Amino acid sequence: MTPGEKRKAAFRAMSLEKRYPRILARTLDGVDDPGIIAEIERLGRFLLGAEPFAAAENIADPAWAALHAAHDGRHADEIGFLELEYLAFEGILRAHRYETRRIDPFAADKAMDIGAGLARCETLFEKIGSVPEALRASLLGNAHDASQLVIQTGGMLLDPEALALPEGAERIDIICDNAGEEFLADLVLAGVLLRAGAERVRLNLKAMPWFVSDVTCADAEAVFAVAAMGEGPADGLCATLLAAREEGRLVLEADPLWTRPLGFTGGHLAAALGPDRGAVILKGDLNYRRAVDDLSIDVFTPFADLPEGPDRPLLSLRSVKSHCWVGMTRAIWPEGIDPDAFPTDGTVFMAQAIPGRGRESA
Ligand SMILES: O=P(O)(O)OC[C@@]1(O)O[C@H](CO)[C@@H](O)[C@@H]1O
Repeated sequence: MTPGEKRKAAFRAMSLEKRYPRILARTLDGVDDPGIIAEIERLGRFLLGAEPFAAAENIADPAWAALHAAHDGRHADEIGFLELEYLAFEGILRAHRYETRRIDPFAADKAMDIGAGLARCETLFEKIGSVPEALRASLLGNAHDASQLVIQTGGMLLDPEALALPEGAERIDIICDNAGEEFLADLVLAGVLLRAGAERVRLNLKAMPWFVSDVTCADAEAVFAVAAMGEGPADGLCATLLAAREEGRLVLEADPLWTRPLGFTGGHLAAALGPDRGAVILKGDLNYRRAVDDLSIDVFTPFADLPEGPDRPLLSLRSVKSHCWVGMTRAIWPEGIDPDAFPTDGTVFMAQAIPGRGRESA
């Protein structure tokens, strides 16, 4: 095994033994429906290798149908980690009969005092004087992933110079990640960009609950509903966001790609973003993995040497919470950290510019 393969195997084993049982169990808090409990328990046995995967029938989405068909009858150890994770999260929604019940199984993990959070963001919005500072706040917000065993808010910030958007970027996409504190920080970023004159900011949300705490349209609308109660200053964050939404400068969208079992290479990302050629901010660890096809190789491999790359240039903002990390240089690599076995617990935060391959829509 190469060091990268070893790193991925260790992260996978830790996730399946420690994180996933906790994620599954939390979705059952307060649930007494025996059908849901039995299905979640069955999913748990599959993830731990005790039972094979049983494909569902009549899946409308071809990407999910293909994933189910490819792994029907297989045991977890015969399935790549990212695909296994996709099956786990789709399996949670299926077990909770999300399509008909429409109850978010992760709602408890996303619950927060939105009013208090927005009040803190108003202060932050007033204090932040530049786009790089707002990018930094958004990056630090990525700590708030409820699927983690421990949320690491303090840590090491590598390469602060990379906290920048391309010169003249006026149309900006933020591919959002977690709800709660991270989404609030993303709203501060959106507000700062709009205040600086951005022509359009698009917040890309999830069409369904995803990887525990990812922000869905319903989560975002709950924040906008509180913002509309009008407690902030007239030139403050809430007022800026609401006015921009009204004018069509702030757009909320949930393309299906964000919750399909596909990467951001090979034209998929280009299709989701459409013809717009603005700057794209990619939030979080899972999105990073999807942008580089979940490779686990030498961290110093240049992006240009990867077999695949995202269709568009991206500014990734994430705390490192997996085996996946490439495109580093020795000049910025932190002393004392083993590049073959770096921390995957979210203690390292960094911005990284990932070049695009210029692919058109698939
Ligand atoms: O995308 P986020 O919220 O920054 O992190 C997602 C995450 O917690 O879940 C994935 C599944 O194990 C990993 O990529 C990572 O550990």
